[in-house]
Amino acid sequence: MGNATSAIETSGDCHGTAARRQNNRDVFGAGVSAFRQELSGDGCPAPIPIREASMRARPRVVVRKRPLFEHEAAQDFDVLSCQGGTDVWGEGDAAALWVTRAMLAADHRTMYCEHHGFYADAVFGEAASTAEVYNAVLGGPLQHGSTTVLCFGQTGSGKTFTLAGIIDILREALPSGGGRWRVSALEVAGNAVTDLLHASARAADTAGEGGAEPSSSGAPCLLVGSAAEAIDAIVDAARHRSTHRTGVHDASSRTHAVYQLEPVDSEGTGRGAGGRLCLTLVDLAGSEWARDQVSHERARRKEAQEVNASLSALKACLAARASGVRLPARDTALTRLLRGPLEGEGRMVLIATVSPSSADAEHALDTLSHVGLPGRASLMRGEVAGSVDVDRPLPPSPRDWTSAEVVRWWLATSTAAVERINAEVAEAAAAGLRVVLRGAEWPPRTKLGLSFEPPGLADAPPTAPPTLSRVTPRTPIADASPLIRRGTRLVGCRLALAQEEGAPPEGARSDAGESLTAGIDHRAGASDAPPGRSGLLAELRRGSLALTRVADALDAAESEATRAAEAPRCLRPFACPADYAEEVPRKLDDDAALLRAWVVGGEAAQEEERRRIARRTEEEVEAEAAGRAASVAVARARLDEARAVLARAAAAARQVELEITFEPAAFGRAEVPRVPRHFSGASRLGQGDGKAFMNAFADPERGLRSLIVACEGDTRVAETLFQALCALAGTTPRTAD
Ligand SMILES: Nc1ncnc2c1ncn2[C@@H]1O[C@H](COP(=O)(O)OP(=O)(O)OP(=O)(O)O)[C@@H](O)[C@H]1O
Repeated sequence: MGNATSAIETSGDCHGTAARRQNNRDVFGAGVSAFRQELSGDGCPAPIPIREASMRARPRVVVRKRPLFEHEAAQDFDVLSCQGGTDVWGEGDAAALWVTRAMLAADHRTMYCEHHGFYADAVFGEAASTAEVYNAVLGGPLQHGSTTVLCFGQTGSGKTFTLAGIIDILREALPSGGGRWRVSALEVAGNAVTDLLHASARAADTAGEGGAEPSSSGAPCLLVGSAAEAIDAIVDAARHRSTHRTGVHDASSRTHAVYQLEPVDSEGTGRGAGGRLCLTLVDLAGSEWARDQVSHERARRKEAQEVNASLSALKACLAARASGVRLPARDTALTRLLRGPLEGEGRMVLIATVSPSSADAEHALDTLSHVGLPGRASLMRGEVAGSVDVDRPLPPSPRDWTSAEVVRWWLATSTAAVERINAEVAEAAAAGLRVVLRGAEWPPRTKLGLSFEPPGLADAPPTAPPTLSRVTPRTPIADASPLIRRGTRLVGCRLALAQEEGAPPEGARSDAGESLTAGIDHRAGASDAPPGRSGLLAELRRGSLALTRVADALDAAESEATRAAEAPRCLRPFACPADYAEEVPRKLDDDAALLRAWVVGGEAAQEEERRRIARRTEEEVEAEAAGRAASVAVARARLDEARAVLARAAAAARQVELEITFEPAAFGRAEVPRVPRHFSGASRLGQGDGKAFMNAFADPERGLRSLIVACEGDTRVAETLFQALCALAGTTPRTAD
């Protein structure tokens, strides 16, 4: 009933996969044709299971492949290949439907086809008519008892088309002789069940003739005079089913429909009290994937979740029936309605409808893996001729990149960065790398920011010089040379206390001791007795302490000198909140005293009081001025003292120099970071495209930090990638903290 004319809307990983398949449809199409030839030849690619008589009671599985629509054929290709026959109820060989997945290898260049075979009782190709499906499924057994036909599959794959065709054929096929029929039509949406018959105009008419009463299953039903009337009632009822436009289909059935019809005798009892004739036809709502729902509003998404939940419950029941465990039939309204057939009552046929489009291959795999007969063959085939054109220019905005393009950019940019870094490392390796850190220039409250590999973890003997495991970015030492990075080795350390006017800095001397001036150098020939790892680290720790101590002392002295220089200004009246707080209550007291004097002694008394207040204020002002002069003298003395302290601290800081020598080691060479799993296709979440890449790494705030993690802590490579990505994205990169 639906009309699948809307273009397929894709997003995220599916966009990349579908586009790649479309771009290379000739190559992949040839892969599918070659496989079909193999199927039609003598050598079967995989053994087909045999259906045995003992399995007679199990539900039969029929697969129907719909034709590729014209709009699909313009860009996609057919990935379904049928093998075997259409005998639904017989024994012997099963049939198979093969789904070909057009794939791209991890090198993002090599294309190959993966063929997955699913077994069924019968497989109908795109050329098969609904009449053929009907004959195979219902032609004979309809006469013999209760049969349930369930149509299952992706939205837009042909469930309603198949069931509507079957219902049409039944109009002719059912016995036309006079005899009453009981018919019911229910719509199931989530856990809500609606009677479609009584919602239809026809139902109102026929209710008068036949009357409405519950069927044997308890569902409201109609009694009608003939099979043709029963079919008409179902056709009318089906028109009242809810349909909506989905991402893949213009008139998708968003609910399940359960139609039931059975002949009854003159008392209205089902003729099959013993060998009951009853036909239940179920048109399930199409299963949707997230990509089919991208354009749905909230209500539609909720509806899709309910559909998927009830389908999962149905699949669980089918699986339970197959394995003989207890049915979870009470979970949803749908499974409660179908409890009888699910528990093994009568015959059951599952018609799985599948779309042949290359864009729907994964959907077909999903449908078939839920309904197929046990056993499945997966054939991994070799490469198909041709490979993805990696020399094609990348789209200008990373947002438009496919996952393969993300990988191309990542590999090219990080390889270039790594080659540049390693060239610099090689150049510096011979010369050694010496950094001098001066106390006078060292920022206060700053640590060295160097972490070392624990002994034994580094690829070197424990006695070897310590190896850097991490360098905190944006520290003076990280800024001193880009070559100081993970893997670099510490080979020398010397804390020099330059003697200024013969007076060593007090703090440094008391902490570090005289031996500091000797320094340590681990390089061969540079020291008589190599101090080893612990000696070097101890020396570095003492040097770091001396640096931070003098830098902090200098900073404190500078702050104190600044405060001291500003102190006299604080003595101005009312500048200080305490003064102000005192002034206001005093003024209130004075006003009260004036008023009291006027009440008690009249205007003369008040004038006398005013003069007293004025006198008192003058005395206070004089006292205050004297006090302020004294404070200024104190402040000046404090300022002189602070300046002296500052001069001493600055002299001390100038005397401290920490000289560190590094050796860029071979194993510290930069390496091309692995492409994050989400883009290489190795992630369970699927493949990410340019949009996901930008969200993860181009954010000015968090991007660099995420890249450092992705580059396994290699800050320099991460920074290069970050800057290049931000330039492409037109954002301003911010540095990591
Ligand atoms: N075997 C087929 N031959 C020709 N056309 C088909 C076939 N199967 C399906 N179609 C067409 O495909 C479109 C979608 O089919 P249909 O409405 O039956 O899908 P559906 O699986 O019921 O989808 P939904 O679950 O969304 O309701 C319709 O236009 C239908 O005519």
